[in-house]
Amino acid sequence: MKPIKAGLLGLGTVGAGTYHVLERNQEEIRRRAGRGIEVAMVSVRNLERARRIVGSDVEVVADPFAVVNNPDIDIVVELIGGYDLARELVLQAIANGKHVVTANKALLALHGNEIFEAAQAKGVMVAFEAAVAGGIPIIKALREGLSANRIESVAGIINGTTNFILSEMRDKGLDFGTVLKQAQELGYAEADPTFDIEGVDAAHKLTIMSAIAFGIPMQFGSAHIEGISQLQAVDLRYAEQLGYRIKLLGITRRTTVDGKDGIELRVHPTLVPGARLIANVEGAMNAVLVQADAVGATLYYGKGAGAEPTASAVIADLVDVTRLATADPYSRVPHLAFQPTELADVPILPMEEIRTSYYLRVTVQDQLGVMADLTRILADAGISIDAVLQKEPGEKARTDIVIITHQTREKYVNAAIAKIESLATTVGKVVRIRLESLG
Ligand SMILES: NC(=O)C1=CN([C@@H]2O[C@H](COP(=O)(O)OP(=O)(O)OC[C@H]3O[C@@H](n4cnc5c(N)ncnc54)[C@H](O)[C@@H]3O)[C@@H](O)[C@H]2O)C=CC1
Ligand SMILES: N[C@@H](CC=O)C(=O)O
Ligand code: NA
Repeated sequence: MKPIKAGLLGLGTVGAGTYHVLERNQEEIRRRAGRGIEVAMVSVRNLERARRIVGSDVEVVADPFAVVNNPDIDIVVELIGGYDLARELVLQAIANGKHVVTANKALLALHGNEIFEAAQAKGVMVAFEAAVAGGIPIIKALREGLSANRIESVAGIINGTTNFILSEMRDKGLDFGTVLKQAQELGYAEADPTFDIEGVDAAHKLTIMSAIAFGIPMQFGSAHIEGISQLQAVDLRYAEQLGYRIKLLGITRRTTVDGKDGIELRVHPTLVPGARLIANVEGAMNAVLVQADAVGATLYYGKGAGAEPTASAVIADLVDVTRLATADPYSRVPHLAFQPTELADVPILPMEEIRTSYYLRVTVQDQLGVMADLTRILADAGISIDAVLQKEPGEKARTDIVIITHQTREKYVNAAIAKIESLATTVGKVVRIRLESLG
């Protein structure tokens, strides 16, 4: 059988990695896919650099629409990133009857509902394993491997850049800027690294996983997003002293508030007990913990960023599309795991309604009765205390009191924090970091 023809949009970190792995493992891949996968055309900004990578056998063009509109191309592989141009290209490819493989989580989190609807109508596939947790086959696990289960929650480290930054800062004492630069040089960071640092990239990925896990449309706009830019080194140290590690987690979970079903969708720095496997996931590695009713807990660990780990997922999708291209669309695995007509209308909960535990750091003037005031405010709000760490007074007789609470609702903590901040003995703002035992 003749090889299937792929057109690559973009030949940067992931594009070049995809090309190299396809070349290196072409025979193995052909044996799995049932026919060869040939890169017939690439579109890039820097033509010279691209020609050095792909040689003279592959047509290199500057205009990505030349790939998308080329009748000889069977599969368009979108690896340029961003929202607008990528959306136009992918919709045009679909309109032209081409299958699409993309690593672009930003595109899918924002425009996935529209793109999947268009693909369904046209009978083509849009595959996106590389978009979530890079090389870890988490989309396949959630969508196919766990399809017998009612999934309860999905939580994990899904941004390699921020995990790399937190690990290197803690282990090597390096400053934020230096480690970010390294993450960029290693090809982990997004073109705009604020997407990584501010938690947006993790929220894109979480939105996709949430849709697949619970059978709901993608709702990126309802995600609660906090990144690591406000994290202070002192909290990383106090967390360690209390037996925890701070990780940027994405968490999505079914929950019931006041008798009504809802879904949590949140990304924020989180204390995790130091003994948990997730607490020990370091560098650019990702890990996703899925809780499901039949199988129980399963954990997926691996490289979430970088050229070849991401290429591994892109090519797995190419193989899937090659195998399934001729199957009738209704017999294929649905894009979002559930049949498009079966998506549920369960609301994403406002952040005030979520239940979790909290790390609170209060800087106080070291006076008699300060601790009593704090415990009274928490008790009045119905918040019970799990652990307290009080440091020796330092400069200007100020000291830090760190409190770990048991589970409570975010809105009760917000109210308690407001009262603590209004005490005359409280210095500055209360630092609040959420805590998940992930047990
Ligand atoms: N780098 C990584 O570890 C991972 C990246 N991704 C996603 O993969 C996609 C690509 O990421 P990278 O390879 O890291 O980016 P990159 O910046 O290294 O490469 C982007 C490529 O797209 C081309 N390009 C950009 N705008 C273009 C335009 N207007 N016309 C033609 N070509 C254009 C550039 O020339 C370059 O070849 C993004 O959606 C990213 O979020 C997903 C998982 C991991
Ligand atoms: N910038 C992302 C790349 C992979 O998705 C990350 O750091 O995880
Ligand atoms: Na993946």
